[in-house]
Amino acid sequence: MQVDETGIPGLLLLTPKRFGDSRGWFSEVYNQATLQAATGLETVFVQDNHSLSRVRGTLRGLHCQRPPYAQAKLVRCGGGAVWDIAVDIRHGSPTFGQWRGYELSAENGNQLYIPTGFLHGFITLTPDAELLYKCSAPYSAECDVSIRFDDPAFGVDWGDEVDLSLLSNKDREAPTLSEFENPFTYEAE
Ligand SMILES: Cc1cn([C@H]2C[C@H](O)[C@@H](COP(=O)(O)OP(=O)(O)O[C@H]3O[C@@H](C)C(=O)[C@@H](O)[C@H]3O)O2)c(=O)[nH]c1=O
Repeated sequence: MQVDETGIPGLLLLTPKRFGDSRGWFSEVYNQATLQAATGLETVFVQDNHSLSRVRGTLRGLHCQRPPYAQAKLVRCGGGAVWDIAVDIRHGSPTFGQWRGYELSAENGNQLYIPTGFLHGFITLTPDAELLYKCSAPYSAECDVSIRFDDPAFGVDWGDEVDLSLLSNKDREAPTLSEFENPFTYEAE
C-alpha cells in the first residue's frame, strides 16, 4: 500500500496494491493489519456506507458528526469518479481551515483516510458515481452536521460543474462554520 502525506496532519491518501492479470485486477481494499503497518492507525471501523449519485455535478457535503459519534472515514470510489474534499476544522491545528481535494475513481483506486475533526464532502465527476466509505462511529441523526459547501472561510474549489438543484435540503440550509459550535480540537500525534 502506498501512503502519501497530504500536508494536513492525519489526513492521508492511500493507494492499495492491485494485482493485475489477464482477467483484470484484484485488490485488498481494506486490510486492518496492512493499514496499521503502513500508517500506524488503529482506527476501528463499525459501519460501511455506500451511496450512488446518478448525475454528474451532484455535491454532498460538507458533513461531520459531533462527539460522541465523531467519525473517522476511509473513503473510496467504486464506480465513476468524484472530487473528494476534506476540511480541517480542529481548533489549534496548524492547518485549521485548510482543505484538500483528490480525485477518487473506480479506475485509480485511491482512498482518503479522514480523521475525526474534518468536514467531508464530494462532487461527482461522472454519472453513476458510487462512494464507499468505512466509518469509525455509527450514524447518529442527532450528531449529524452539515456546513455550507461554499463557506468563504475555507473557499473549497468545487470546479465548474456544481448542480445546485441537486443539493439536499440539509446541505442547502446548512450554516457556516462560524455559526457552528465546533467541538473539535487538534491533538498532535
Ligand atoms: C449518512 C447516513 C444517512 N442515513 C440516512 C439519513 C437520510 O434519510 C438518508 C440520506 O442521508 P444524507 O442526505 O445525510 O446522505 P449524504 O448526503 O450522502 O451524507 C453523507 O455525505 C458524505 C459527504 C459523508 O461524509 C457521510 O458521512 C454522510 O454525511 O440516509 C442513514 O440511515 N445512515 C447514515 O449513516
